[in-house]
Amino acid sequence: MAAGADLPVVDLAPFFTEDDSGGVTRATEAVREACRTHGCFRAVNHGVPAELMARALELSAAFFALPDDEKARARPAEGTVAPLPVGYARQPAYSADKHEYVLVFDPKLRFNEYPAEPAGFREAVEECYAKFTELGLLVQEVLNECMGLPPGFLRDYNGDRGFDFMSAMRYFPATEEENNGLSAHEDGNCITFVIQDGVGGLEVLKDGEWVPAEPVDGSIIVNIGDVIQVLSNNKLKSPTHRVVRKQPVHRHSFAFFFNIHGDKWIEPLPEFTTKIGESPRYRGFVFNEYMQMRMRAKIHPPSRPEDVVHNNITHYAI
Ligand SMILES: O=C(O)CCC(=O)C(=O)O
Ligand SMILES: [Fe+2]
Repeated sequence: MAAGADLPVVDLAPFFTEDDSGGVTRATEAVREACRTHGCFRAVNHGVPAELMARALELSAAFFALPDDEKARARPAEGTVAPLPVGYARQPAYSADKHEYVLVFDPKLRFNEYPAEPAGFREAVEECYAKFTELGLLVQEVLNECMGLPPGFLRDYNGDRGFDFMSAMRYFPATEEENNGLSAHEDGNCITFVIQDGVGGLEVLKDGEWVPAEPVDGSIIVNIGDVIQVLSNNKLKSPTHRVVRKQPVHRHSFAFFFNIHGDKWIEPLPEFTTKIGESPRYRGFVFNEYMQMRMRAKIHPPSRPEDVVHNNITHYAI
């Protein structure tokens, strides 16, 4: 790991003030550069109150500290209509991923199943969800500008918030034998936001080195997902990242996935192909097909390493 390396920091404050004087242009340029070089950045002054994020992490820690049978009650009856099972779940013992989580969709959709305890958890989750949605819409506008797309293109193309979801996670302490928390992967969606407690462990691959995304109170790690990578024909990249577990503590984090509707057709946009005389690097696909493929790989992890690579976006690479 490169000594002292950290993720690029982008101050989003200019997007929240009327009095600009070039700040918006500079912040947009900083996002463009970060998404080109790292595929991610640390956002500060992003509009999500630090107090809210700290409270959500603390309350999730209180929930995960409950006995297993109480946690298991935060699980809906069979036959969920949500795109993914909501509520509490734990990665199966055979999985290389070592965490448990509570998954929620947009509270307005009424799919969610919340734990009864601790008091205030549901409210904190719902407040965070609303704030992350606002931030997702803002970062999407910024990416639209970074990508040189017609004004409002991404907003119209990705106007349905029904597939966004958020996961509150607790990673188990590392053992003597191994410390994998979440295996190296790229996010399949559009934009991800991660907040974490003080334990740390999130790492981003940059030029073959794992760069730790150190915990910094109040900041949010913003990741570009595969959809943006494909639309931009690799101009913006979806970074490989992983979570390493520590000893002897649990680690808590939230990830918010600003997604796209499952029926959407995803392919490199003309701005990055025909209009500039470049060949598309991906064939088109329906987003749901990609999500299903990733889900199958998670539930039934491939036994041969050569199959693993085809469960990510390289499956569609030309
Ligand atoms: O827990 C984290 O820090 C990251 C989670 C993540 O990368 C994911 O859920 O895709
Ligand atoms: Fe991820």
